[in-house]
Amino acid sequence: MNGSAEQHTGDEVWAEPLATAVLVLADGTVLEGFGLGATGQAVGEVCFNTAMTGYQEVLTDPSYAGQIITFTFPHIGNVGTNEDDVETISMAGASGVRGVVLHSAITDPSNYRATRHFDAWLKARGIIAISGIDTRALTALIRDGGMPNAVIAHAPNGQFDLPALKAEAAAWPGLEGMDLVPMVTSAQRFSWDETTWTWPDGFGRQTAPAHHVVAVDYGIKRNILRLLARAGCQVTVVPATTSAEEILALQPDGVFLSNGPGDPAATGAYAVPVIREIIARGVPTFGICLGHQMIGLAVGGRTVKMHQGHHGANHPVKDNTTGKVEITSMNHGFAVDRDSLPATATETHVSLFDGSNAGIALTDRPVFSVQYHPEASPGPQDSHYLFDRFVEMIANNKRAA
Ligand SMILES: NC(=O)CC[C@H](N)C(=O)O
Repeated sequence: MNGSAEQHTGDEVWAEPLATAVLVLADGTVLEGFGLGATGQAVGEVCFNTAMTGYQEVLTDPSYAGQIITFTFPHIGNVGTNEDDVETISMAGASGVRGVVLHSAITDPSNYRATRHFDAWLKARGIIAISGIDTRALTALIRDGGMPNAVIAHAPNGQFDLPALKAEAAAWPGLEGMDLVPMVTSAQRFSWDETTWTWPDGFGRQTAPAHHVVAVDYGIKRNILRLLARAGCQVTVVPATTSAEEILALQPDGVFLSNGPGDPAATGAYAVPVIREIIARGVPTFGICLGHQMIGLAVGGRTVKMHQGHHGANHPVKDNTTGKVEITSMNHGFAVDRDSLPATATETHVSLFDGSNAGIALTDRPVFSVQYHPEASPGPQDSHYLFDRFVEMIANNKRAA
């Protein structure tokens, strides 16, 4: 086959495309790629996320503060971005995500809901990204060695001070012991009545709430608030440092403890005494992710840093009370150590990936919590039932009073 194919002598000099971004790991490994989003540099812990969709929700989830996310799915950004899929409370609010690592270049947006190209969206939110990375190899490295600390840097002129970037990545202390909640919690109290999205009407409103729930915001996501409203609650969101007295003065029928970033043990320094008091008063309490971990701490348990954590939308979790396995959305790098739990805490859920704890319920108080983000679980058996269970717990408690 000669045809019109170009003839190569083998002596040509091929121009290397200019690397405009780097990911520098704490061990000195340098991965070169193409810069996207904001320019500059940021330091964080690299975790991999296995979700195939929902990148916009992932990147606006405040639980990811302090982390650089590498997506295992190669095509990220291809459906664009919109105004409806933001999870931070403030629409323009920073989630604290430090960077994004992509395999493929971003294509033009293909979804009818898209209002903005993903690259422009990243830039507007100040998030640094790099593409052209062998994300499969990076994921394998994380599976072998755990989640590394790293610096992500984007410079359009391709100039990087690699020794300085290596030193910065190596010097970063890591997420253990870090309280990042002050970065993402709401500054003031507000109420919430928006419910979940349905076609063709969009988001609804809760106009006839049956119960009043106080949600403590450690980095809460909009869709969790929508699910509380949908289940029949009037929701008052309060900042993370709100005292037990202030919460109780709002006369809640139930208290919700949100997801959030960082080390639960560090945040627990001020949050756990409040949670302990709420639980002791017998107020029905439901926690998700960071909220779950801090309920574990409040009853005397311990939390541990995980090797690679769970980040994605395909995590199997077994409900020990029914034997059913749910495919859940997870995002955590710490876990409750089941062996540290008191006899009054029953392990209700367990991860089928690594056997780590994924849920507890107290036997002597109306309290339960889960390690997963239920709103993304698909199908008719979706996890809205957790919010229905919370509301049922509240109703039972009212009847008993
Ligand atoms: N999703 C969350 O709330 C995360 C909880 C905690 N920051 C962790 O990494 O385990």
